[in-house]
Amino acid sequence: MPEPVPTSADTDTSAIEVAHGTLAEPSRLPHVSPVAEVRRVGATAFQIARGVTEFAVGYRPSQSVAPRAAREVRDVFERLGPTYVKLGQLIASSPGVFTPTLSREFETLLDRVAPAAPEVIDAVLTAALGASPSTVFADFDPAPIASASIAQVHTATLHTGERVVVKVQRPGITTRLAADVAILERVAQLVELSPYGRMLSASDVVDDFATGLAAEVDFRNEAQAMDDFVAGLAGTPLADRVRVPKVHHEFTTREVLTMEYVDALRIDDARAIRAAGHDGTDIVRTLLLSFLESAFHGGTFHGDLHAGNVLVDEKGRLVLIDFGIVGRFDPRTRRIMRRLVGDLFLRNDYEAAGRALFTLGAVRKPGGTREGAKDMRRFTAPLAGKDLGGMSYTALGSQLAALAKAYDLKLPRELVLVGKQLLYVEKYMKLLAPQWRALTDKELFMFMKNMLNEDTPTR
Ligand SMILES: Nc1ncnc2c1ncn2[C@@H]1O[C@H](COP(=O)(O)OP(=O)(O)OP(=O)(O)O)[C@@H](O)[C@H]1O
Repeated sequence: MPEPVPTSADTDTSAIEVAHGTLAEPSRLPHVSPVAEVRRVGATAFQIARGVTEFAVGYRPSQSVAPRAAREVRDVFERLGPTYVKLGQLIASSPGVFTPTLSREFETLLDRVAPAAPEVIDAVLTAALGASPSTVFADFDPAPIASASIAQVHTATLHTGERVVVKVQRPGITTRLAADVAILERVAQLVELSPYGRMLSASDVVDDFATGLAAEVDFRNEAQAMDDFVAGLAGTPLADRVRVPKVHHEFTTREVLTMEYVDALRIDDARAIRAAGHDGTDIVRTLLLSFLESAFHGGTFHGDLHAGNVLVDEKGRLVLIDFGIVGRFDPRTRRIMRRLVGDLFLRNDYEAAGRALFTLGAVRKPGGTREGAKDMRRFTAPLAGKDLGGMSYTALGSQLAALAKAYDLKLPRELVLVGKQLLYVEKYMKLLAPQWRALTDKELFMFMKNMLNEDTPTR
């Protein structure tokens, strides 16, 4: 969450703001009749549905109308506020589903609003922690270091002298999100009237999205995810190379998350990282290994590795923050996933890989096993002999989308999340370790081998 920059969402006085009225001062908003409100919400919903569907069905970026229309759709999302901004970001990070024009435009969606008044934050903290921040903390800075739509982040000092950050939710945010999600469900039904809407499983997307949001607004989930992630890496050589701020559970509730303050550089600040004398390859290798380890062994992995959440501390250790979005694989799925990776990349057994995908419940329209294996081979062929740094995960994403269409694949949310994180890793690899030959990297090779050897296929 970067520095607060006022956006249209701050000043917008749309019917939605009036309806839920939790982010803006109600006294500053004009009165809007319920009928006008319903009409406006309906019209906006229709606009979103039409815009997104049109893009999904095939405006090509070369068509001159596409960039302008994409901008308009993005503006609508930004004006509508936090739920839609989050949804837009989800669209932006779903390679292959939407056109590059729309995805690129949505990448610029801003999730920043002016901070809430200090009295408001004081009241939330007092209600959550049972005493005012001036009592609970030795020192609490009322000026936030970051401010987004769901929460804002403050620094404080505990009575023990430890410096901490305190993430505080905006009051009423849960109600507002719930109301927005109810509208989105209607929009999804509208979108599904078209075959393309059905292909995108609009209702499922909204369901998954709503479940994710609900989990995100209970900070106890985030605290638990941080602990689970750390527990997953414990005992591996990565434990000392990856740092997650320590949670202070005694000052953590549904609305407040208190954790160790970490002073670190963003992973995309290549110049500063180099100037500090850190080894870019080491950092990217650690990120990739810890991601694979946490997803395929530990079971809880970070699901939002954007550059604001991946940092490098003064000792060159990787620091991960913001566990609001995580993925979890149960032990059975982890086993199948490890097998799938081995089938695809080590054994080149595409029929087995197809069966693994089927076991995962991803294939809704299975064809012959032979045909499937051929398609799978076509999918992985471009990877043969390439190093990870030279691969384009974006191209992979588009190919995967084509396969998904042919076999009516419904990739489990967790798998889609894995794909998105690999896109981030690709970005940092190109930035910090462009020369890295990942496939001949000894540590990565040993890691893969150990990971896949552990459960030699029983077939
Ligand atoms: N433990 C920490 N130590 C130092 N700074 C932190 C810490 N946690 C968060 N911050 C700062 O606060 C910002 C926002 O935190 P975080 O990403 O957890 O919030 P968020 O509301 O989930 O934001 P977003 O999802 O938009 O990234 C971070 O980008 C970072 O600058």
